[in-house]
Amino acid sequence: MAGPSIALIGAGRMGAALASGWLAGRGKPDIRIQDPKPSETVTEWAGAGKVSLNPEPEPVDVLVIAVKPQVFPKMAESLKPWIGPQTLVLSIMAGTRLKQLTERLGTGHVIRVMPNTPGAIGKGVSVMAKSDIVMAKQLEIAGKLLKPLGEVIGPVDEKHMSVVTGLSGSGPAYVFLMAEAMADAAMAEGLPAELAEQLAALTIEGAAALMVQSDEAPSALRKAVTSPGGTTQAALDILMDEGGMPILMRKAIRAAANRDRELSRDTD
Ligand SMILES: NC(=O)C1=CN([C@@H]2O[C@H](COP(=O)(O)OP(=O)(O)OC[C@H]3O[C@@H](n4cnc5c(N)ncnc54)[C@H](O)[C@@H]3O)[C@@H](O)[C@H]2O)C=CC1
Ligand SMILES: O=C(O)[C@@H]1CCC=N1
Repeated sequence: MAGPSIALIGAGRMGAALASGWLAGRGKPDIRIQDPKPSETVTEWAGAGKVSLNPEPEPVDVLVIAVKPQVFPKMAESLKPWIGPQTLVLSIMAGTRLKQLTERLGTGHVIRVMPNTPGAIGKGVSVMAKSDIVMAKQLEIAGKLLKPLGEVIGPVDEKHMSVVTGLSGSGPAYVFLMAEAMADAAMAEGLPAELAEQLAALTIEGAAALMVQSDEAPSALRKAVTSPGGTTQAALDILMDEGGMPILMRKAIRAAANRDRELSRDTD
């Protein structure tokens, strides 16, 4: 059976990650991409006949919106020709609520998704929230489209989506910052740059893999590294001090969630 026809609006970092997952699957998916500034990869896909680029809009089975949230209100009206009575709309935009999607697009068949960039290598996590009238079959279609990016979670209550965005949506950036900071600190202590960067990245990769595979909580794994009176304890005394990492992370995730809420207000 042929897969759903999909229109992808915006094929930047996240949109292209989704499309590459669909292209890697079996069959010949019907993917139409609308993007005024397509990347080289997207242009190559179009040249090879894998996707159609900037075709005339017509109602599709699934419309995936992956433009920046600030762009959406200005272009929402122009998306209506892609939407028929049965079209499922999947939005990955931060800070754009189900109600806003419904009102601006004139359909209640909307699912809001928060993916993250490790999805580009199938190691991401996508969290879904849906409007009331979305049917089980449509949720299943959304799940299948998100699966190439990694884990799919939900539907969760939409009220959680701002914090989800601050945690798993933005979260990879916090981990990359940690890698940068660890390597920079080691360089400042005299380690050669290449070795410092390699060790920081491999340490984060190994710790993440151990955490995922282990039955133990992250706090237990942390304690297993920490010999009383040893080197780790000396470092954690700094990181967990008043104003240290736990409180900084609390402030950071709150700021990200609040920004998501602010973006929602801007879309009203
Ligand atoms: N980058 C990330 O880590 C994540 C991003 N998101 C969401 O994904 C969305 C896209 O983000 P990125 O891919 O990072 O941005 P991006 O800037 O890489 O991609 C946006 C794409 O939209 C295209 N575009 C601009 N105006 C357009 C229009 N009128 N019609 C069609 N396409 C248009 C641009 O040419 C660009 O290719 C945002 O809403 C963001 O909140 C969600 C989760 C994670
Ligand atoms: O920074 C942003 O607004 C988007 C949403 C989550 C990750 N990137």
